[in-house]
Amino acid sequence: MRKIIVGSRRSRLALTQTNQVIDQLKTLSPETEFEVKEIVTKGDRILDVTLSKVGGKGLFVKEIEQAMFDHEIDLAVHSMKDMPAELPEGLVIGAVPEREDPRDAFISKGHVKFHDLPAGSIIGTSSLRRSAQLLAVRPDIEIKWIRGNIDTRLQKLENEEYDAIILAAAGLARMGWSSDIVTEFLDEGLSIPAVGQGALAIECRENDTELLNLLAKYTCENTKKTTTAERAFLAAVNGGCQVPVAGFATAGDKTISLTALVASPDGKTILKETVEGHDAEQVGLEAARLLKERGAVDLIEAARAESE
Ligand SMILES: NCc1[nH]cc(CCC(=O)O)c1CC(=O)O
Repeated sequence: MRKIIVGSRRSRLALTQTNQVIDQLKTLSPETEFEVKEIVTKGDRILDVTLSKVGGKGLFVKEIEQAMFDHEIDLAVHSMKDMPAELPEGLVIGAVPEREDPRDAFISKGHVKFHDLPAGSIIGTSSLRRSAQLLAVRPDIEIKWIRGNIDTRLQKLENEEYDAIILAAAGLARMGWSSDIVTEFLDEGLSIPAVGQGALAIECRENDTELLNLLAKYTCENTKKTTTAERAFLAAVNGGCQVPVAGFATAGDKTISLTALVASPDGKTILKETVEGHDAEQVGLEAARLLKERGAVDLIEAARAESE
């Protein structure tokens, strides 16, 4: 097996998860050598505006994909939730490893629980999905945009006027931080996670058979099923990170259950459906169909227009 060049963003989280994946691939294929190549993406360079305004879809992914087409790198480890619903021609998700904790984590000054926050408290998030769901139950709180890597955001909670921030539990867990700093994990009733949250996508060239054979052994079938359902839903509603869309699936031996949500950014309208079925793709499409019947497309397009 040739040496595999692995592209990674330069953030601590990206490098940490890339190296964790490389370690696991090495145990599956001890004879294979890996080398990490750092790539600075547009999403990492532009930090002063909200994600939705920078142009959302694939912000963190595009430049890494170009490096793959150019054969500068062979493989990349992405957070599944940063992946656009559809991949460019010629690239595939070669493996989906076992999912980390999919939940959102609530981190507040003084460890005040979400429901105990005083009116007017300021929560930092740059996600329309998170802000819509939190405003739906607490219209008396204030949302303030926050950007930066997770370490930057934790620093901003300390040093700026935020009372709390929301981060993905998975990122914190991969950094080895969660147990001491998280005030509470938000359950599905409060915040349905982003499509793919907590999962990773290992991307490579479609015709790289040698690498694909190695990666095949690394896929977690359960995670693959659940993220397939979530991503089928996301693609069918034409969702992305500029719009308040959420989707989280679980899978048993035979059935997959997906809860999907589309909301207005102010949280005043929340459309939610749970669909169960045997086929991941179908479950995602059915959830999208039900939500579209209830006006999801208009909600999504309105949110998109507002953010552009
Ligand atoms: N929005 C950016 C992003 N993309 C992936 C993660 C880490 C968690 C994951 O793998 O889902 C984060 C940070 C966050 O939302 O707190």
